[in-house]
Amino acid sequence: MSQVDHAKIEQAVTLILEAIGEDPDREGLEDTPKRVARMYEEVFQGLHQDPKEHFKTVFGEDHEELVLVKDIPFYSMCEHHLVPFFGKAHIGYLPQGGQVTGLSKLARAVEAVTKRPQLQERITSTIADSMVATLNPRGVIVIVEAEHMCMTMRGVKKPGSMTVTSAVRGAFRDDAAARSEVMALIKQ
Ligand SMILES: Nc1nc2c(ncn2[C@@H]2O[C@H](COP(=O)(O)OP(=O)(O)OP(=O)(O)O)[C@@H](O)[C@H]2O)c(=O)[nH]1
Ligand SMILES: [Zn+2]
Repeated sequence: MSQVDHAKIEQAVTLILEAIGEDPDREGLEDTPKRVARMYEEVFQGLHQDPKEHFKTVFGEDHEELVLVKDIPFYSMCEHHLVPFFGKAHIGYLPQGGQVTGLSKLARAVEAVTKRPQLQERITSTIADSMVATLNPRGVIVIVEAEHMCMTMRGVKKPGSMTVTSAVRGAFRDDAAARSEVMALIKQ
């Protein structure tokens, strides 16, 4: 069963088209409400996922040094304007207790968190807090860099400006050298 109300989205899109002075019945727009409903189902599918679930896949391994998955691409939707913002997430953590999670699970958590109406800050802290809650790592650092379409195609119109956010938990908070190591690896 579909997780979004397609009929409601279709009605809303038809109303928006009428409201901007378009003819929703003209040939090119005929199927647009249906397409938008299918697109919203896809781009908001993270609303029905819990990022923490992904970190429950663990493997016994005595690796307690850095694990970093960088340059994870993502597309999200700004919750203020419902236009895209997109960029890359970098996630580093220090495992402890003899368990690591699957590498792809970091990227799956990014999908779960970004495929919703979002704020960049909340994406960043939710990923970090989900890892802390499920994996109990010694430290986590999440860095997200993104371009916001609401700042480029409209409003203040500053294409190329990048927003960078970080969330730091556990050992990375007090260890500037460990943070620098991650930053250097991300820049490489
Ligand atoms: N903190 C934060 N702000 C965001 C994010 N995405 C968009 N915004 C901002 O949300 C704010 C909304 O401001 P408002 O004044 O309510 O709306 P607006 O009149 O459309 O604002 P302008 O974009 O300045 O034209 C803007 O400053 C956006 O840049 C985000 O991920 N995090
Ligand atoms: Zn916006």
